[in-house]
Amino acid sequence: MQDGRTTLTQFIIEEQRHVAGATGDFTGLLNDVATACKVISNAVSKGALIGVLGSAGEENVQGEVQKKLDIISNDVMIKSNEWAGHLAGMASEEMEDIYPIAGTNVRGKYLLVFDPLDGSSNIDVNITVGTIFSILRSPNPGVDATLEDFLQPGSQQVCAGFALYGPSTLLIITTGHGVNGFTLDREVGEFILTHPDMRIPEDTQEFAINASNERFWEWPVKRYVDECMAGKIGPRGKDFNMRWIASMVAEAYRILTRGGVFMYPKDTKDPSKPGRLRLLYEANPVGFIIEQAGGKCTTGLQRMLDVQPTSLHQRVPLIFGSKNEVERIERYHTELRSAA
Ligand SMILES: O=P(O)(O)OC[C@H]1O[C@](O)(COP(=O)(O)O)[C@@H](O)[C@@H]1O
Ligand SMILES: [Mg+2]
Ligand SMILES: [Mg+2]
Repeated sequence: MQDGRTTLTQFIIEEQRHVAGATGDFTGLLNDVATACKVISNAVSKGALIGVLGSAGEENVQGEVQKKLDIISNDVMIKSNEWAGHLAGMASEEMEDIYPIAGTNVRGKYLLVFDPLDGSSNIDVNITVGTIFSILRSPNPGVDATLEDFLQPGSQQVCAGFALYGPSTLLIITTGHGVNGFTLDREVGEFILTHPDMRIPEDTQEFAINASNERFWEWPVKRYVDECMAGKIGPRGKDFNMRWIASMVAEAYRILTRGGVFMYPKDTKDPSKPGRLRLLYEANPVGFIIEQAGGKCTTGLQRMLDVQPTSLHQRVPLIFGSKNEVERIERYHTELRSAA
């Protein structure tokens, strides 16, 4: 910008200059995603003034009650991204099946997968929520995507990001060259680079978990949390602090900013579910960002980005954050497995 600040568009164009064979498609796609996030941010911040709070009275494919803003955000993501010819298909938490690029629109070379509004149980209580997205290459560019095209491990992501609708609206992205954060300047209408090259501290004294599930946890997680709770007089020899916002994007941002660990592990609450959070549009994009910022993301037993997806809405155990703590939790999992 003329005032010396760097906009998201400038940043991406500059990054893409070094990519051999870049056509401008990716820059266009990311611009459309950013535009959608601005529109969603506007709706979230107006809230009750425009009647968008509360439940829509329907359930999504996961059997969860949809909020009005879940549906609005989903529509905004689709409308912003379907027209320009960058995509071969989309998939979303709020849609049972993949969304082909319909009608006469040109099919492009990318796939877009998203959670249009994460943490949406927090909307009505005015706590930070966000939009998570993941961009993959279509194995069949130029034609409508199939379900199989989306079932790529997270290591194949071209880009991942999330927008955060809190006191400020932020956009955090990675294209595999570190993590950069942008803040929406509402007067100018642009995302401005404010958090270049974000790095997660390797150690932490803060963890986040829904402690009401304690009785369902497996032993490695119970051991880890017990040791944190024992503080200075326990085996860790230091006190820990606990947080639970119930909005993963907000927790991911806190961890990017000052370190920490987030856990939604496998538990025995509902044995039919291997975890609470979803692989393709929650765990993978967050995992890519966390790794690019020097942290780690795992199921407990496997690097998240190596998990081979088998279905669109697949759930996984999710543990991410400061490297040394996540490695410790992984160690507790493998120790248990080798003792079995
Ligand atoms: O209600 P719980 O069990 O604490 O779960 C909270 C988790 O569920 C989520 O809200 C799930 O995401 P959605 O709101 O997109 O369904 C996460 O953001 C959050 O970490
Ligand atoms: Mg979510
Ligand atoms: Mg959601």
